[in-house]
Amino acid sequence: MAKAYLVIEWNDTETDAQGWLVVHNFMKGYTGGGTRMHPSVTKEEVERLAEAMAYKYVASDSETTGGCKAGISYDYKAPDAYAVLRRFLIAMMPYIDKGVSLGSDLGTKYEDVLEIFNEFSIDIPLTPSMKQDPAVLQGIKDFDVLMKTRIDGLLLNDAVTGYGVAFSTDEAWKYKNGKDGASVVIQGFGCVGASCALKLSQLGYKIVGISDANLLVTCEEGLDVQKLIDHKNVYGEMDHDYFESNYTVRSNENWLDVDCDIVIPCALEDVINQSNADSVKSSLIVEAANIPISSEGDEIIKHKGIDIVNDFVANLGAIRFYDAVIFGLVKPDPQDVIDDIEKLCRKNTYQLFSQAKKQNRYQRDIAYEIFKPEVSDLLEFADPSKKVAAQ
Ligand SMILES: NC(=O)c1ccc[n+]([C@@H]2O[C@H](COP(=O)([O-])OP(=O)(O)OC[C@H]3O[C@@H](n4cnc5c(N)ncnc54)[C@H](O)[C@@H]3O)[C@@H](O)[C@H]2O)c1
Repeated sequence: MAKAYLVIEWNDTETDAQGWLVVHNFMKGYTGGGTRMHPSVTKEEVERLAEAMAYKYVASDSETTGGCKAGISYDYKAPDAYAVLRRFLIAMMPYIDKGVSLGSDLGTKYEDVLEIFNEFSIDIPLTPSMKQDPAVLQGIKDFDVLMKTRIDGLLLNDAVTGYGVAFSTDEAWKYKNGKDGASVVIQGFGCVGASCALKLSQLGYKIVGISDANLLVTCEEGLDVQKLIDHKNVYGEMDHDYFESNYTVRSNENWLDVDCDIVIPCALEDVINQSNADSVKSSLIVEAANIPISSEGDEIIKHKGIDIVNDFVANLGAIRFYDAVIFGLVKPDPQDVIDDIEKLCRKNTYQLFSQAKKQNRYQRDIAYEIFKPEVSDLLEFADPSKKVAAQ
């Protein structure tokens, strides 16, 4: 892992929560990434996630944004979770106000992040020069409108990442000449897992297993994804009362034991690791979650010859949505946003798989070469008249 440009630690004054803001790199003074809240968050994890964001912006063809991440080690379901998030974001406000664009991530809601920004009259964090740019200001207005729109019944912002993952999956599966109606197991049924499952079922895939924080539900003939979405709660937990009689419920730890062609982790990091990587039965893993395979687990997956679409190639939908609308790369229309993400996810996935085949190498190793970010400092923003000679 390369060293991050900036690491800031926060200690809450009212609880034992700790948090970190890690900026892996800036691009023209701007950087973007989500804010995660989970009891297992560590500084090292936030550093790894920030680096993945930097790669993801390169994979998104971004010319405006570097990668950062924030993480708070705290229970996202605690009654004071919002208050903890608020104190953390307020502590980070001097950076946010200058162009550290934090959004939401696992365990936080984008509406909550925006509500806290609004207390400081910040709509979307921007650099000082972006704040003067009428095209960017129009892009923000368009983004605000699009955030309230829906596609297939889902809020557009909740669909963009999962749909992109589904398009990457489809591209990779077709590249592998996989059979029609392939079976898929998904871990996690939040924004990403649910929308990915929906789009894949629309594309003709059979979702045979889904796990959430409480359970694993399976069905060889395929689960009714729409019905599961209609009855899930805000934490992405499915409602047992609406399961069909031919569904089987097991412990969520058994998710890798289900026979399937494709596995898609859409929840936490390092969930495929030394202890369970050997039991992966599929020939393709698509990483919807960030860093869902530990480095030890990855060695096993690589050795088994399983193909992967790695995280920053598959799950860039949300950041492409943001970049493309705010910086005017796409018409502000929900279907145009999805089409743009589909094009990018398919292009990058095809590039990854064709290069891997040509060079007879593992997809992840290739991805880290193709999408390598540059880390530059912020000296270009200093006042040139105050040049300080090296001592
Ligand atoms: N939301 C986005 O646009 C986006 C973009 C890129 C990457 N990601 C990554 O995707 C992942 C999921 O994000 P999200 O926004 O869908 O989160 P979310 O909070 O909406 O949903 C998380 C899901 O994971 C489930 N879960 C938690 N612990 C679990 C366990 N032990 N076993 C099985 N399931 C478990 C929860 O029940 C829930 O269904 C995260 O790694 C996040 O960083 C999200």
